[in-house]
Amino acid sequence: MSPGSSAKPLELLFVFLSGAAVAWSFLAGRSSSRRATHKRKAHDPTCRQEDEEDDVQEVKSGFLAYLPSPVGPLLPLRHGVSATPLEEPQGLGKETMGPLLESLEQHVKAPRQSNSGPLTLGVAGGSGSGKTTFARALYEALGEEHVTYITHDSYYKDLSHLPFDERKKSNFDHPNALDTALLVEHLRALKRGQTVEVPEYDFATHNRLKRTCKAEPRPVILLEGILIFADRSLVQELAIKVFVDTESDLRLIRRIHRDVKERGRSLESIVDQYVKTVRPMHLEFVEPSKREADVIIPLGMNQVALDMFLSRLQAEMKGAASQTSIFPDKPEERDKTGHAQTRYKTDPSRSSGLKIKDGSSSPPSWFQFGTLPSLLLFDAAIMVTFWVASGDGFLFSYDAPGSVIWDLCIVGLLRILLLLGVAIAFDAFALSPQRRRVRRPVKTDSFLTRATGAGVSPSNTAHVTTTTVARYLSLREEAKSATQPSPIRRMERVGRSATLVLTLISYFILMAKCLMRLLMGIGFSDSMACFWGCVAASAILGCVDYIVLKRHLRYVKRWAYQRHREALVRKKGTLRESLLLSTVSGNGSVCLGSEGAEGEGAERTAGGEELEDESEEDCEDLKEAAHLSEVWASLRGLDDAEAAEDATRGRGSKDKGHATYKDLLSLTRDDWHLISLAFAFLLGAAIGQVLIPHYTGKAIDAIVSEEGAAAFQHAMVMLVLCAAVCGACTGLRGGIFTIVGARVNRRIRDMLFQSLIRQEVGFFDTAKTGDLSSRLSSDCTKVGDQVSLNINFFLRSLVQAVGTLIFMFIQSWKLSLVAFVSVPVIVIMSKVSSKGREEAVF
Ligand SMILES: Nc1ncnc2c1ncn2[C@@H]1O[C@H](COP(=O)(O)OP(=O)(O)O)[C@@H](O)[C@H]1O
Ligand SMILES: O=c1ccn([C@@H]2O[C@H](COP(=O)(O)O)[C@@H](O)[C@H]2O)c(=O)[nH]1
Repeated sequence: MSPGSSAKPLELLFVFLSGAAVAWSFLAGRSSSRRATHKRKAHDPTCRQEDEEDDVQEVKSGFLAYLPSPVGPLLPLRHGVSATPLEEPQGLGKETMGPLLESLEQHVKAPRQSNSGPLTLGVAGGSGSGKTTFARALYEALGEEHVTYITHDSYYKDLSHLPFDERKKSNFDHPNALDTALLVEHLRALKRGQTVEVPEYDFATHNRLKRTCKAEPRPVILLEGILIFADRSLVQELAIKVFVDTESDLRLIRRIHRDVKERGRSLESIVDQYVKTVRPMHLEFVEPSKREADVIIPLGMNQVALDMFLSRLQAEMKGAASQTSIFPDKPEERDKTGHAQTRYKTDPSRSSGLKIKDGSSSPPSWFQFGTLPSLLLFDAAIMVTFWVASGDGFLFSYDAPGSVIWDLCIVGLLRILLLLGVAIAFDAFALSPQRRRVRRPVKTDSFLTRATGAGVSPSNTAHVTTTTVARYLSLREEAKSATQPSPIRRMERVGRSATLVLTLISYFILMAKCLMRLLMGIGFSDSMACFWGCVAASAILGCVDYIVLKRHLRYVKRWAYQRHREALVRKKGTLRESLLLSTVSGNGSVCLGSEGAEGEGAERTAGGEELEDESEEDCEDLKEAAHLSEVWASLRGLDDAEAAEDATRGRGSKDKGHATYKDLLSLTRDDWHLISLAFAFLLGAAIGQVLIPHYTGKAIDAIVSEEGAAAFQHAMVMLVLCAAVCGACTGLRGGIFTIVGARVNRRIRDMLFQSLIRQEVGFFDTAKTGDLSSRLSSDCTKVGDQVSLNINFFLRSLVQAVGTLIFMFIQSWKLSLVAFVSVPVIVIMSKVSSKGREEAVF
């Protein structure tokens, strides 16, 4: 077809549209990246550094990962997207925060999405546990003007009909002593944006006061009380549930101090009340309600826990403020006890620095349609350029000298515009805030932070170190309650068979896609209707393929972790391993401080035998095996003493506590047999991938040039064989690398754990438990994944690049040049884009 023929308007339209897409998506990508980055920088100090690094990484990988490969498709009938989705979700899905904060976020987000009202946060714990102190610290730090602070104590029922002597004998620790229904009603009203009249209570007279106190809706509703998790309807109103978990002796001591000083009680009456009602009710109602908690904080107020909450809540409040437009400035009044039913003025004009979300800066919602359509678009863009180049298009149709160069320029430009447009659009999706986090459906992800710093006496710390076993037992109870049969466990059971079934489906889809592409090739020379029909069919198959592969990957992972779990169970845990397993089960850091402090002694406890036996039972109850992960980097950090020792011995002087590539690779030393096997499959898959388009082309040639049925049949048989081999090899390669990743994770975890328990007691006084928690829960996964993923990527890319390059140039050097002509420009553009974004990040 000549340039002047009817295909030209279509080509021009492509050029125009892709140009527009380039400009628009480029801008959208930049603005969304900058917006998301700034938002987190400003409000999430605990994860700031990590996030920033991830941002840059995501920018680079987000953009570069989707640039047209230098070894792009050889023929218009490209073997499609099947390889990409396997890798892509992992890249996009890199968590930028620890699972702890992620879990918090989930709990924050889930109810709020349906409500979009204020954020409700409940702080429960036994009497004297320190919940008021913690809640007030939150209240003050968040800014009084943003929080409606309510205490369950205000809702003690009116007992004025009883004489004082009778009243003081009442059981104030039973749920029936409180008018919880009224509290629920008030919470709902506050969520609707209404002001409520909160009763006031006097602990000295054990009675309700006549006056009430106005509480107005704020972006955060903070509720505190011993029994707030004991009532289902109340629990349902709370988005984040925190339990302050303090040992009973400490609680009693604190209560004595407080009640003597603040509530006018005698020592005798306090002890009497404690024995008769407080203690039994605590055991019956308060302690079991702990299982409702999302977060458990031992010993009360501590800076780590407070910081974590603040960073999360402050970020959340921005959202809440922008949604509800409630911007009070300052509390009008607080009550005397500090159990502050605060009075506020609602004054939108005094908005105290909270920003209203600027709708104009966000990309239109229709644009954020996700990765899958982008993949299809990418595929289509590639096909179109090759179609224009070699099919009905205008390339290589001139006889004039120099026409090839001219054609290459035009088609190259078209290719640049199309592919760049799609690549940048991809980038924009990858960086869109909605896609930045992987939200795992984990219900309970409690963590423990050890009380350190201000407000905690050394005796408290000592106390922790002497109660390891008790702590372990209570953790085990939590683990049990949190790990009742869950969908995850059911999925594990079907995991293996599902993996196989999905693998088979995936092969069929692969073959069907090849067939479609074959038909598309025929369609080029026949009718446009056939062409578009095949495009549509291919798109549908692409979607199914994408979904199947994603699920497939998940099952393979689950299977790998299941094996890991079994391996752990086989270890027949000592106390250490039991604690480790509890960590794995999603119950947090398991008071690492106390474990470390106890060291070897912990294993020699009188109850050791019993614990060992029961730990196996715990193993059975592990909830979420995907939490199995620890960190290499942290090992380096934790082993400072060893590093120093190394240095004095003349070793490790070059290694300044950072993991080198060699260190990281050494983690896979024991897996080389698996990696070699994976490499063999990788070769098989790469050869298959290269041969698929080759035989597809041969089949088309056989039809178009009427070479005969025999040639066509041969090509088809080869095609199907290649697809089957390629599919099988790809699946096996991916599966093996996933298993390698799981093994590496386990290795890192073991190392980290061993490293932790070797630390001196002093280490746990300085190392923040929050940091350790984050190392244990998220960083290790990152390191482990990176090791296995990088080997996988490196080997695959190498084999594919070399193989495809050779094949391409053998087939057609002209079309190969078309594929490459756009690469330098795109690389330059990507550099410019990445640079711009890095500047936005730092
Ligand atoms: N982390 C802590 N370390 C030491 N003492 C604390 C801590 N948290 C609270 N306290 C003290 O314990 C007492 C009871 O605390 P409070 O917060 O009123 O407990 P609750 O509201 O759970 O009954 C107070 O005197 C308080 O100063
Ligand atoms: O009239 C009353 C009402 C309650 N109590 C005791 O108070 C605590 C709850 O308050 P915290 O601030 O959480 O400690 C509860 O254990 C009741 O026993 C009371 O003594 N008299």
